[in-house]
Amino acid sequence: MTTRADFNAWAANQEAPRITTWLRETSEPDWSATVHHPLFDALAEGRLAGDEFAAYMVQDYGFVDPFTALIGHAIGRAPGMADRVVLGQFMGMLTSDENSTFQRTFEAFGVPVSTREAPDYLPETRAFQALLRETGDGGGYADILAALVVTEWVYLAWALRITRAEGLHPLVGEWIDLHDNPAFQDFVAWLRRRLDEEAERLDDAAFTRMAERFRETVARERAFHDAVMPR
Ligand SMILES: Cc1ncc(CO)c(N)n1
Repeated sequence: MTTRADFNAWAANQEAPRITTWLRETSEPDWSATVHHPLFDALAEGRLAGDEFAAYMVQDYGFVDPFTALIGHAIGRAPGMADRVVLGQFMGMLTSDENSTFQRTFEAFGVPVSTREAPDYLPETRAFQALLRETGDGGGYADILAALVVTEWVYLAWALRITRAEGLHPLVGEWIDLHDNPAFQDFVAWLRRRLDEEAERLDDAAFTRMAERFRETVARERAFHDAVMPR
C-alpha cells in the first residue's frame, strides 16, 4: 500500500497523478473521518459550549508546541532559502496571530493558569506529540513535509467544508478564519507541491518511510479529534 510500485500502479490509471493525492487516498478511511469529524460541525454550528471549546484548544495547544518545533526542523532541513522563506513566514503567523488566538481563548474561558502551565494531556494528544517530535528529530525533509501536508491539509479541508452559523463566539470564528483564508490555502498548495517534488527524488526505502509517516499522521489526527470530542 505504501511502496513506490503501489504509487506507480495507481498512477497508471490517473490523468494527472500526484503523489499527495495518492497519499490522501491511501489514508482512507481515516482522512475522511477526520475532515468530516462531528467536532468541526459542532464548532461551526455553535454547538460546542465555551468550556468544551476551551478544552479542545488546551489539547490543541499541546499539538501546536511540538508542531512549531517541527516547522523549525523543516526550516533547518530545507534545501535552501526559497523553502526557508515560505516556512518562516508560516512560523511567523503561527507564533503571532495563532498563538494569540490560543492565549485569548484561555483568558476568555477562564482556563486556570495551573492548567495552562501543566495541562492534562489526553493519551491521544501525547501520542501525536511523540509522532511530531520523532519526525523532527529523525525524519528527513520529505518525512517532515509529509507530516505538515497532513496536518495543514486536513485543517484546510474541514474549514472549507463546514457551514458557519450566525452569531458564533468571535474566538470560534477566529479559529475557523485561521484555517479558511487565501494565505493558508496557498501555504497548503505549496506544501503539497514541495512534497510531490521531494517524494519524486526519494529512493524506494525512503519513499515507503515517507508514505507510512503520512498515513500514521492521518491516523493520529483522527484519534486526537475522537478523543477531544465531548460526548
Ligand atoms: C490536531 C491539529 N492538527 C492540525 C492543526 C492545524 O495546524 C491543528 N491546529 N491541530
